[in-house]
Order: sequence, then structure tokens, then C-alpha cells
Amino acid sequence: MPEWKLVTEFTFDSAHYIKDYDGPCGRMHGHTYKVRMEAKSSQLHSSEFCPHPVMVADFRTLRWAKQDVTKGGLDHCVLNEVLPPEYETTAEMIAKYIYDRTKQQLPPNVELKVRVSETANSWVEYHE
Ligand SMILES: Nc1nc2c(c(=O)[nH]1)N=C([C@H](O)[C@H](O)COP(=O)(O)OP(=O)(O)OP(=O)(O)O)CN2
Ligand SMILES: [Zn+2]
Repeated sequence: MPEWKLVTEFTFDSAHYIKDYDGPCGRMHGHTYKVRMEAKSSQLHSSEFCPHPVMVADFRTLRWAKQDVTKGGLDHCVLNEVLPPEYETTAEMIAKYIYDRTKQQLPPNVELKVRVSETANSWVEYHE
């Protein structure tokens, strides 16, 4: 079966602290988070912005988190104040949050994978 794989990367700059963390990460500090989104599908779809079935997923839909927080993204915010309380601000849970919010906007047959890195040396990947 034919399959398309879309990959898009972006960054956002935000502050966070890890609640009850015994060490520097427990204090407010910032990262340039690097995010890589992968979307796979064997079918093409329309999008919020395009009525024709010509995309796995719209790059604009996959890149929502890079927008300023005042426009619904995660850029230039304190993540602890923006993420719902069930998501801690570890890279693991930020990746899950981005995954969960993005998945709600995609057709069900699109397979999604989200990678988040806080530093050049460490990253996490989340998918279902
Ligand atoms: N599994 C996880 N471990 C840690 C996370 C995380 O999200 N998931 N986050 C942190 C902190 O947020 C911290 O900012 C990162 O700390 P650290 O790895 O020490 O980053 P450095 O750039 O300072 O690391 P170097 O080794 O100096 O490059 C901690 N752990
Ligand atoms: Zn951190």
C-alpha cells in the first residue's frame, strides 16, 4: 500500500520548572524546545485551510505549537501555567501534550509521532 510520511520541525522558546524536582530543573529556567512532528498515512485528506484531499495533514496544523501563546501556541510562555495540571513539564509530557492536541485535529487514520528536545543531547519521542 502506498504511504506518505510528512516530517516538519520547529522550535519554540519557553520557561518551565519541574515540580518538586530536587535540583536546578526545579527552578524556573528556559529552553529553546525543538519539536519534530511525523505524520504517516496511506490516504490524503483535506484540511482546515484546503478543501481538496491533497495532504496527509496540513503543515500549518502540525506546526500549531510554534505560535505565540496568545495565538494558541506554546511560544514565550511559562509552560507550567499553560499546560493542564495533568501534564507535568517534562519533555515526555510536553511531547504527549503536543501529540494529544494535534491528534484531535487530524483524521483518525493519520499516524502521528512527536519528538521533543530541550537540549542538543537529549530528546523524547511519543506515539501511540
Ligand atoms: N527524563 C527527563 N529528565 C529530565 C527532564 C525531562 O524533561 N525528562 N528535564 C530536565 C530539566 O528540564 C533540565 O532543564 C534539563 O537538564 P539537563 O539534562 O541537566 O540539561 P543540561 O543542558 O544542563 O545538560 P548537560 O548535561 O549539561 O548538557 C532534567 N531531566
Ligand atoms: Zn528544563
